Amino acid sequence: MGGWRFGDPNGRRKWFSHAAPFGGLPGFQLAYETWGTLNAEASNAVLVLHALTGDSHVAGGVEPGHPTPGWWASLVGPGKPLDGFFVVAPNVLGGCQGSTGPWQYPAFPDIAIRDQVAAEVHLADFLGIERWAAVVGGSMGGMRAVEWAVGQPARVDSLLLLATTAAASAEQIGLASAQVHAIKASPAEGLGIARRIAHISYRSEQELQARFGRDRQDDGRFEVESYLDHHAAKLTRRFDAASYVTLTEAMNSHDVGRGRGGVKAALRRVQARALVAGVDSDRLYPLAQQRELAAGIPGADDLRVIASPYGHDAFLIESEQVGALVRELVPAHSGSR
Ligand SMILES: CC(=O)SCCNC(=O)CCNC(=O)[C@H](O)C(C)(C)COP(=O)(O)OP(=O)(O)OC[C@H]1O[C@@H](n2cnc3c(N)ncnc32)[C@H](O)[C@@H]1OP(=O)(O)O
Ligand SMILES: N[C@@H](CCO)C(=O)O
Repeated sequence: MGGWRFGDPNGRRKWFSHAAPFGGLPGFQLAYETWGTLNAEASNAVLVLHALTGDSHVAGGVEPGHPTPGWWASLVGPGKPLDGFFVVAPNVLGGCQGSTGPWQYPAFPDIAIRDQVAAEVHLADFLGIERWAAVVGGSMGGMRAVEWAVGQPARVDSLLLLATTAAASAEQIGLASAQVHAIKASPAEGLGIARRIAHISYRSEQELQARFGRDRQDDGRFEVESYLDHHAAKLTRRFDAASYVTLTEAMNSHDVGRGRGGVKAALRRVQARALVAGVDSDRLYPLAQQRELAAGIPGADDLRVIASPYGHDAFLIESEQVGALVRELVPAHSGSR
């Protein structure tokens, strides 16, 4: 099956199809990419879960003919922290980079993070992976990672949660709902406006001040305004507005404790060894949220703090610090070599 109009830029997507009804859908497909080889015991599989506007393309630039750089290329490839593992990265259900989403069904049902994970459970079954050596995710990917560990505790051996939360906070929901309103008010302009609002929250006040200050460009725009215009235009070229709404609303509904006696009781279900890390300058997913995760997961080490001026986006940018966490979580695997 093919992807959507953004295509398959690297020509390496695979598709898993689930033909039975699923949560208001007649069925679904998930696009995914893999790296490495699953060993005979199926004990070296790592699930990498992308954030809001990410996709299945974790690694790039390591194979000829693949033009798009991967968003976590520092983790996958020879000599990198996940070398020797079988890495699986699906595009999220509801997304627009090959998986079933509102681009395909205009009357797409509301979905929650739990539905997205339920779809990924079907993918794991299809791939013959009973247990993940590790599940790794940041931001929205971290929401799915913690949902995996709570909902499928026997299937997750280790867990890396980055810049994420057990439940969306009032401020996160508030910022996100303003973005959804912008898109609904103006489908043509709204995605760019949403990205501008979101991108401010992804960076730190100090970084924006140091980079742009009050400077203006020759065209009269503030430098920071031009920077946000650039990110708005870039996202509008590569993302679908309806998917953005679907995924944002899924994040807003995220509460790992819902129907499970609250967050603390839910986190106690986790059997995985866990590392939880946040970014010291993250104003969108503040450290208190990761502290709650680290304190509540029985097998979690002390909270790790990524030192960075870049705010929330540091989990995508600070590759050395993130790589060190991954190496600590899953020491080199020799099973597939
Ligand atoms: C390639 C893909 O498709 S990846 C798809 C999946 N992507 C993801 O999962 C992550 C989504 N991406 C992101 O979240 C962000 O882009 C990040 C975190 C990767 C960006 O991080 P950084 O490297 O810090 O980039 P930064 O925010 O500084 O932006 C740099 C861009 O702003 C532009 N820029 C900087 N200042 C200005 C300005 N004053 N006016 C206009 N543009 C500006 C730069 O030219 C650069 O442009 P480019 O990205 O087109 O090359
Ligand atoms: N920059 C990230 C932020 C969300 O965590 C993205 O676009 O997915």
